[in-house]
Amino acid sequence: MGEFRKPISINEAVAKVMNIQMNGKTEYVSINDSYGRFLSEDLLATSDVPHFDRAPYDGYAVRAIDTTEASQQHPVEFEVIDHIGAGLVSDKSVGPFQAVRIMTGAQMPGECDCVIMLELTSDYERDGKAYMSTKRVHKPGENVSFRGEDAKEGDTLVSKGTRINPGIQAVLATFGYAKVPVAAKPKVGLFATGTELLNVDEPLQPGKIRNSNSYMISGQMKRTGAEVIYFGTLPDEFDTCFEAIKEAIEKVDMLVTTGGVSVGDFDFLPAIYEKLGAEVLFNKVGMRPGSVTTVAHYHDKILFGLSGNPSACYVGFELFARPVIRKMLFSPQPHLRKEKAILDVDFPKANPFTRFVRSKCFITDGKLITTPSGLDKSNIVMSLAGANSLTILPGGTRGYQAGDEVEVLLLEEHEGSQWPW
Ligand SMILES: Nc1nc2c(c(=O)[nH]1)N[C@H]1C(S)=C(S)[C@@H](COP(=O)(O)OP(=O)(O)OC[C@H]3O[C@@H](n4cnc5c(N)ncnc54)[C@H](O)[C@@H]3O)O[C@H]1N2
Ligand code: MOO
Ligand SMILES: [Mg+2]
Repeated sequence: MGEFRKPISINEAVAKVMNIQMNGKTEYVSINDSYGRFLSEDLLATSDVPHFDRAPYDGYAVRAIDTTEASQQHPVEFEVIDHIGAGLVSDKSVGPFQAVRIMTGAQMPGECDCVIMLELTSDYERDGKAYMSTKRVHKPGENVSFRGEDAKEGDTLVSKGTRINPGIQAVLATFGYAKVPVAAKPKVGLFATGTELLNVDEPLQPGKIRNSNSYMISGQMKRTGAEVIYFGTLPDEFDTCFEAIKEAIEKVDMLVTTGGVSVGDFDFLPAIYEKLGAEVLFNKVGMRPGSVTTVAHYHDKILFGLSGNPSACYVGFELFARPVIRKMLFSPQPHLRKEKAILDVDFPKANPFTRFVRSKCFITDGKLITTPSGLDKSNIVMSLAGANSLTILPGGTRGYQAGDEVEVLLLEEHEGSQWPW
């Protein structure tokens, strides 16, 4: 009789992987290269922003008190004593019934407490002097963008572990972060195993297939935020695989392999883990696809033995490798984001194991709807192309009907979840 593997629950499997201590490191990158990276420290405001009171409109800076008597019948006149644009500071002292013509972004003269928009004034010259008048009463503070109204020095602006988006890049620049403290990308090694594997540029041959997992997993690693160190393909030969894997481990934080992990005669990963002396955390999980996913702990590294079947490989990566990578990127929510959705079609297949159906989620009338993105078999590649989510169908039921509320894991969402299990 062949080997029997006892499946553990998904919850337990994820916990075992996440319990392994894997620490992130900080590195500094130029703000230009910070997009898509993860902050390794809370970002603090290095000054008030704006750091001076400024005009939010093109107009005239005056003392609001001087407009008290203004009305439609009795405009109040101001002598215009200076004219400044953004970047300039007036050195004039503004007295009663005097004004500075000021453009958006320019610093408010110290004595002024409001800006009257150009559209609400009349301007003219008399005896070689510039004047303007207003027919309205203006309040102190009207049309002033005050120092610190955007952020106060010392405020926490963005928290550690946040993925840097264009808005955060604007914040970084505003506060002078030319170099940004980000999490170093975890180095994740990758081998695809299988004597049947052809390179992408090779013509098809009898019994052989093109290696698609390497490209898929590389993309998943990059989407997660890792640095991919691709070591190539390996034939199903024990010694070749053992030596290559042993050597590669030293160069990475974790190592992903695809294929050779089940109970077949040429599935050598289990024996390789044994010979290495790695501690196997589990070799069977109560899920479909990806039930054969095997994870081992070796020194301070994690070895992810993902299935060779493309869909199983994909799901195994997202459930187990993704959160470890995100943890090393300081994310407080390292798992895939989980949401509730309405199932669009019947899914009558019964299964003892929880199923992760490659799905397309979309929003209709404000509701999240999910529908399978293709055939639900673990050797299928096509369903992956259209998948933006995995629909979770817990096992032990007689199947699901259209209209049922289910949970989905969103693949393209960077926010993540804390602990979705
Ligand atoms: N007797 C049993 N047989 C199998 C079991 C089982 O429990 N008992 N589990 C099945 C399940 S479930 C899966 S999933 C697969 C897992 O197999 P392996 O992880 O050992 O992967 P391989 O056998 O190497 O390959 C499986 C399949 O995937 C193709 N493959 C492999 N690498 C790639 C690649 N880089 N790109 C594209 N496709 C790849 C390979 O040609 C095979 O068709 O085991 C079942 N069997
Ligand atoms: O690991 Mo397999 O993918 O469960 O079908
Ligand atoms: Mg196999």
